[in-house]
Amino acid sequence: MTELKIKGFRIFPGALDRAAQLAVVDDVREVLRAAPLVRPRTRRGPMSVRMSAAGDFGWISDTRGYRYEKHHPDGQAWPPIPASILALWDRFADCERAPECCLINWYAEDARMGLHQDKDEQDYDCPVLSVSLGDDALFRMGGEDRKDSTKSHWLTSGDVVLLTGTSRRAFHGVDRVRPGSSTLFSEGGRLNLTLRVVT
Ligand SMILES: O=C(O)CCC(=O)C(=O)O
Ligand SMILES: [Fe+2]
Repeated sequence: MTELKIKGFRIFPGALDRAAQLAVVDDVREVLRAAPLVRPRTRRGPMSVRMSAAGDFGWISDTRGYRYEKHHPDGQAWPPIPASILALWDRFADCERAPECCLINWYAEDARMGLHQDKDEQDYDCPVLSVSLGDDALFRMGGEDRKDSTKSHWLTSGDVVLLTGTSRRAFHGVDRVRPGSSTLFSEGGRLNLTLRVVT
């Protein structure tokens, strides 16, 4: 476990072995059969990451803005969070409440995520737990102010990241993925799961 400079930001390198990664991927595929990935739109245009979710809430963005919703854009309730993923929360999050959202981010080779804060949740005392699967990603971590200096970390398949404490409100993003760096998906790409308490 690596405790980095920004308080509460932890990386657990290789937290999931290959078998555990494959089990989670199987469960995510099942979720995606019921709740297909969509490309969120923002007022500035489509995002490069495609998204879906499991749990009581999913985070969506469209031309009306971004928010948590109880339903997939197709109108159906989000599928439940699979047990294999809930188990990761129990193992790493150190939080009494259960996660209400598992956001599913799919990064094709040219996808990225701009610097942002996770701030649509009501209780910042609950952490954000993130699981990286597939191709490596260059994860940039800053501070509570957008102008604070940042430090980048390569996240590899099976890594778990925890944002707690000060880091819970810190700016972060994904600058790029490294295509072909993992064999987890035959088609390549990166899957990122983030677990959050929303209410
Ligand atoms: O893909 C990642 O590693 C980070 C995702 C993220 O920051 C988010 O979904 O809010
Ligand atoms: Fe985020």
